[in-house]
Amino acid sequence: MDGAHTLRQAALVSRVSFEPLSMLEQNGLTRDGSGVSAQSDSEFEAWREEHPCALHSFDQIAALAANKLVAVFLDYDGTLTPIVSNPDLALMSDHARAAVRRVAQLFPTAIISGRGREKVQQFVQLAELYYAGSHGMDIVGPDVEGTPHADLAFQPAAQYEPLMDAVYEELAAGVAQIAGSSVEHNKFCVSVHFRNCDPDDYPAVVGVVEAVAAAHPELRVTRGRKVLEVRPQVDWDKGTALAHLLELLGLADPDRVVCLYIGDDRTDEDAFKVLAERRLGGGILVSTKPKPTAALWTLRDPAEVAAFLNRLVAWGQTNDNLWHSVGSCTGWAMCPSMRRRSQEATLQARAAVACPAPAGCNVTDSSSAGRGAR
Ligand SMILES: O=P(O)(O)OC[C@H]1O[C@H](O[C@H]2O[C@H](CO)[C@@H](O)[C@H](O)[C@H]2O)[C@H](O)[C@@H](O)[C@@H]1O
Repeated sequence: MDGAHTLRQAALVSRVSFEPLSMLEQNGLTRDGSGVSAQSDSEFEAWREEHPCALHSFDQIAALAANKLVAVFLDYDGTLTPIVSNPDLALMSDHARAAVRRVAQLFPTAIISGRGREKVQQFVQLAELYYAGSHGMDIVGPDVEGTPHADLAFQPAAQYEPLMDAVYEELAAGVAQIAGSSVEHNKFCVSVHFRNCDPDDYPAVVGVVEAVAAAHPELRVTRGRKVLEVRPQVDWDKGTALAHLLELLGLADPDRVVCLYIGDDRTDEDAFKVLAERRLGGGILVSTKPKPTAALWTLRDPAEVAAFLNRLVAWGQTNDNLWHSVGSCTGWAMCPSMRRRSQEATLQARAAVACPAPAGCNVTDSSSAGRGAR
């Protein structure tokens, strides 16, 4: 595919919002799916001056969060699991799962992924989380007493489900002859993977995706890590999904809440921007390479993400002030961590009344469980 043809295609298919590969190359960028060229250590260090390591900056983050409620939003692939060549084998380690479970016991915690929601739930296996699959187009709340919280369920692109089934078939047929390619149905979006293709075949994959997108004006295409993601032309992405959950749960007030969003991909930038615009905490980009980002901080890989989450847990367990803003959160009753905190607060308040002299006082009143203290 020559450059002029690529530009004509881009103009013709103006809703295709990713840069064609040949355009990336014209701009001196690489084919490794990251969209950035090889960088030296010194360039990486210079970039990290602007986007410091979240572990090294932990005290600064803790200072921002003092006397506020912390909310945690996590991407899945590349953030909680390392990138692997077979998407079906991107399994979460027990260590990472334990870290997320501990975080969710203390703070409202959500996963926002490009994956289909049910698939990411199967990978993560934690019922106490909020999940937003299909880049936020399929939202559910945590289980309440064993049942998914129906009030939170939201699918802004529900009417496109039959179209996405058809598009999946068209894309699968289109790339069937391209060795190494694969197509993944993520319910309200379809991923076309080229990680395992010969780089000479990348343009052929792009061509198939462009042709299918051109045939359906209701579609747009975004780009992730060696993947093209075909989705409905709706004004909804990880950023709007994040904003939706923050509003729904009463977590949108920067005076009371610090929100941390950890992600590794271009699509996570929409969420980083929401936090930056609202000055509501900040994004943490997972990357070993310098790249333009709206995130405030960085981590190198999923191992550092797990270390950061464990640090957050250790801090949360010793921080007495966090729960004061719980009463202001309209969605607090739906959130397991909030319910637990309010139960603890009730116990502490009762203990203080029943036993004003704390020495030797060991109140274990389980009768208040579930009542909450607002
Ligand atoms: O939003 P995310 O949770 O990061 O999902 C984005 C895409 O992630 C997956 O693909 C990526 O990870 C795969 C497994 O490590 C890797 O093989 C692939 O090259 C990456 O692009 C997932 O398979 C896609 O469907 C998601 O759209």
